Amino acid sequence: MAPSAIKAEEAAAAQAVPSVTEKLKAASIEEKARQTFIPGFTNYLNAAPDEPYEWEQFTPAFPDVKWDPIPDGIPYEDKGLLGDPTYSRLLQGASEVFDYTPKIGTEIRGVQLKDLTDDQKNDLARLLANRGVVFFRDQEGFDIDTQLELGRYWGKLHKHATTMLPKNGIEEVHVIHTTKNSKNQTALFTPSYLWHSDVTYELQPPSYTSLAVLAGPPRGGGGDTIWSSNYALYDLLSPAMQKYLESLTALHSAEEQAQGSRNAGRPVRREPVVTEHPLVRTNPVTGWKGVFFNPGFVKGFVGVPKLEYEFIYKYLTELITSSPEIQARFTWEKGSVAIWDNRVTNHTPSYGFAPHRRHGVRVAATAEKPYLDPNSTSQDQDLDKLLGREPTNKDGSGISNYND
Ligand SMILES: O=C(O)CCC(=O)C(=O)O
Ligand SMILES: [Fe+2]
Repeated sequence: MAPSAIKAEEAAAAQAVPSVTEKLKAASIEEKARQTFIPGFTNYLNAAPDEPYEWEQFTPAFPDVKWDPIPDGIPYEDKGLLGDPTYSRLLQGASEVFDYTPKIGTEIRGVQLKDLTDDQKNDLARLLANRGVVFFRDQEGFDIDTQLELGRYWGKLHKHATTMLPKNGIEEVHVIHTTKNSKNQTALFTPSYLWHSDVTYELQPPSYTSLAVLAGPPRGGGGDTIWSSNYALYDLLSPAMQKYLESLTALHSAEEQAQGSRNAGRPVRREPVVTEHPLVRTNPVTGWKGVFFNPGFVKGFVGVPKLEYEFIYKYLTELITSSPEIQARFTWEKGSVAIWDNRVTNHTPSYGFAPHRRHGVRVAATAEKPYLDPNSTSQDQDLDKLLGREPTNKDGSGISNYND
């Protein structure tokens, strides 16, 4: 074939098969979203409007029911104390295990949560207490019964007084659900305000808490969840500040959340409570101190003047929300499950994924009443020993040259 004929043939072929870049350039925004869509993840763009939604039974309901106050002294034995220090039973079948950062977050591949033995659940609890949050992918058959059973193994399941329940009436399930019709959350709250630990106003706030996302935005469409470590938060503070915060008691209030429900015309199933908890608490499994603070529910420190409280509130909030080294960020895929120890972490969704549907179900196990053991250690103290490091220098000079 003459060279000119080859060129013509190449040109024709190139025209017949547009490159991926050309295809994306030509595509509408919706088409682009479809092309990057995660197979199997149901969202607004790939579900026909009149098609029945596969998770309809888990969409929100607000039954007007009344529950008694949660009694004090619910028995709790932390299963993490039965866990193997090397998590050997949990990890024996794993294909891959990796940390997100030295301080928080571990992902386990190749383990199916639905098949865990009690020994493996104990190891997982221990790992959660240590790493704050653990991520699983490609879960098969992790249905709501399995999720409830796993939570129940760790502790009495929590029932949320105000947020959404699923239509199928399972009261121990907390629903997260946002659609194209949902109010713009970022317009309602400044993003840092959405950082929280769950229901810390309870007398015995939850420890091990799982979230499975049923439907979500396409890849690149937003909606990641971010966790921040309260152990690492404690270790960011100077020794004098640590001592001071250890002397304080925080007020955690459900009042604002309840008022939000009333304002929206929704029922409040249990009367809101305000509870005092130590501002620094010990985790019974690791023995580490963490700052038990979250911007969502903490409303004051006992005996501390308002202005002083507000400065500390702002300082802790800034550390939680804007210290990348104490955070782990998770991008959801179909079959992803995240489980966290709610005693030692804060978390926040990231918004901006409209118009996609984002839908998940959470199950939380009630834990012990928060306490501070003054002899407990910190994560850094243990890591220093383990890694043979010099203790972190906190001489307070405040001088840094790392500005470039
Ligand atoms: O939507 C998210 O990413 C987090 C939701 C949440 O705060 C929770 O499930 O406790
Ligand atoms: Fe939450």
